[in-house]
Amino acid sequence: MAGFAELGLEPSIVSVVADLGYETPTPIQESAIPALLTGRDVVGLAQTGTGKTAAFALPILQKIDPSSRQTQALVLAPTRELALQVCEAFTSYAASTPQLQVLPVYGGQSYQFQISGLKRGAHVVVGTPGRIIDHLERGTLDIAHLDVMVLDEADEMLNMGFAEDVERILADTPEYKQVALFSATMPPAIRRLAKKYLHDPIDIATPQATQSTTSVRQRWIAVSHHHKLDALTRVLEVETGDAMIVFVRTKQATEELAERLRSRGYQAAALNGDLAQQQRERTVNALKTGALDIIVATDVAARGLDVERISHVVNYDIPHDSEAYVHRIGRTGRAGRQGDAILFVTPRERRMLGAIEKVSGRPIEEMSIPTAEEVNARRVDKFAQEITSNMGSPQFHAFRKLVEQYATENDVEMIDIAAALAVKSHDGDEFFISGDVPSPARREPGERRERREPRDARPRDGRSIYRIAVGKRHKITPAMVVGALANEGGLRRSDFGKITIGAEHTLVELPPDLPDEVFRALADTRISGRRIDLRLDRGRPASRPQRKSKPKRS
Ligand SMILES: Nc1ncnc2c1ncn2[C@@H]1O[C@H](COP(=O)(O)OP(=O)(O)OP(=O)(O)O)[C@@H](O)[C@H]1O
Ligand SMILES: [Mg+2]
Repeated sequence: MAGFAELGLEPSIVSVVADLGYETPTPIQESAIPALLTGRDVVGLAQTGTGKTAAFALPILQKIDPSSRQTQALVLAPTRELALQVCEAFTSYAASTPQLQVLPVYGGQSYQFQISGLKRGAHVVVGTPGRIIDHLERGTLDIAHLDVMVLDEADEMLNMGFAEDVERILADTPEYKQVALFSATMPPAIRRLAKKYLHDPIDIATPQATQSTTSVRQRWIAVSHHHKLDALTRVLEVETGDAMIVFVRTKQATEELAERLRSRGYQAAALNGDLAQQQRERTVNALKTGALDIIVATDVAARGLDVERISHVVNYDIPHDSEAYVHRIGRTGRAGRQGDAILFVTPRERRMLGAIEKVSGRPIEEMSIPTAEEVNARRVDKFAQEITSNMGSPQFHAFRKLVEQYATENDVEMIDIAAALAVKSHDGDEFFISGDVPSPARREPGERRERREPRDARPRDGRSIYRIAVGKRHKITPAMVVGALANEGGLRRSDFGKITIGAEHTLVELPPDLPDEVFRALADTRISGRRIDLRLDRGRPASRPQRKSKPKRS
């Protein structure tokens, strides 16, 4: 296998990566580094956690002229956390060239700080599309002399509706620059973008590139919507690992679930796009340092995030599409380490499992919700470990004397004292649990029909009409609307009234009494990869029907 030096990298860079502990280049690095060094445009596809960042960062760093103050490289990333992380990676790879300036530019951070950084001269700018555009419009960022532009997680930027923003940024760059796109997944839309903006690109796809990573053990659990929390707490009790990321569908669900986990004694916090940026960064840092063990996140954390401690990914809510699944579980099992992914599947999501398995490219084993017996056995193990580890405590001998004294004075056996202390150390909580979480019954053929009848009987009048916008130039069909919404909100086909597809938006008749939870889930729907804008057009409002029309720019 070739070393980094054989790829054409300079000795100073080779020694930096050696210091970071990189022994051999990963397959994507082996192919993309020489291609980028020769100036070619690149579409790079490789599994999650296989070092795509260094694959573009190292050749870029080598080509930068630190004596010029121009911005020579621009990297776009879909989320703020990722922009920051990629920026940190660049900085660590640039250790041998301290005069080289790398600047993160993303929303939620003060403009002043960014502007003074840009004024001083940033050779590499790493940012999210929204904030980069703001700086272009204010005239505080000049990319007219750019040599290279990278779109990290290119497909996600299109999914998030950033296509126009990306094109707007590209329009400000010189014609003869190098462009590279990287991701672990490349749906067809990205091919079109590549065709339009890349000159004769080299397509690099490492073997099994778009599949889920080989180093993650994948399992799924059949669980009813009702029992997800119980199932999760049992999983938390029996799995051994370090840190965990739990993916849920909505921002509100991140808060609710994190709170529930905290009340059960776990160090858990929510991560979603509505939180203040400082809070978001604190949360990711706390996970890195071990101050937190569980992050409950929306898909804002699905892409790119590289936290070594994450040993488990739980898909508490099934992802929107198979690509999201591949990226979510890729938060563990990185850089050759092993990881575990567990997917919760409710009965009506069963058919999505097959689709996910197909794209993921690997079998997902079924596991059952841990039984009371399994949980109790783990508790007994942990109890034994606690005893052993506390025997090494510096206070052990002092307490031992006290216990001895108590035993003589009160004439009780040591074992009774030990048991009494164990009760105290568990706060008097019930140590053993009983009963099992019921697994959902698989739907019997006739059952669905019967349950449907009362709903079907409801009069059709009094429905509400919802307006859906999926972005112009995006063709949708009634079947796509029903498919996506039925899936997302758990609606039945019979819930849908008339569907009128228009040029600007689509009107859908739905029951007037959509519960809050269903509405929120619907509002998070994607139709063929694009987030929709859902709002009430006419009729009795479901609660909180208004929603911002565009995903928040970062
Ligand atoms: N050649 C190498 N040897 C060892 N470790 C490496 C090497 N290259 C990168 N790494 C480490 O591997 C981890 C994952 O790298 P990176 O975040 O670039 O993956 P990625 O391919 O971009 O994944 P994702 O698709 O999830 O964004 C990082 O912690 C990085 O430091
Ligand atoms: Mg990455």
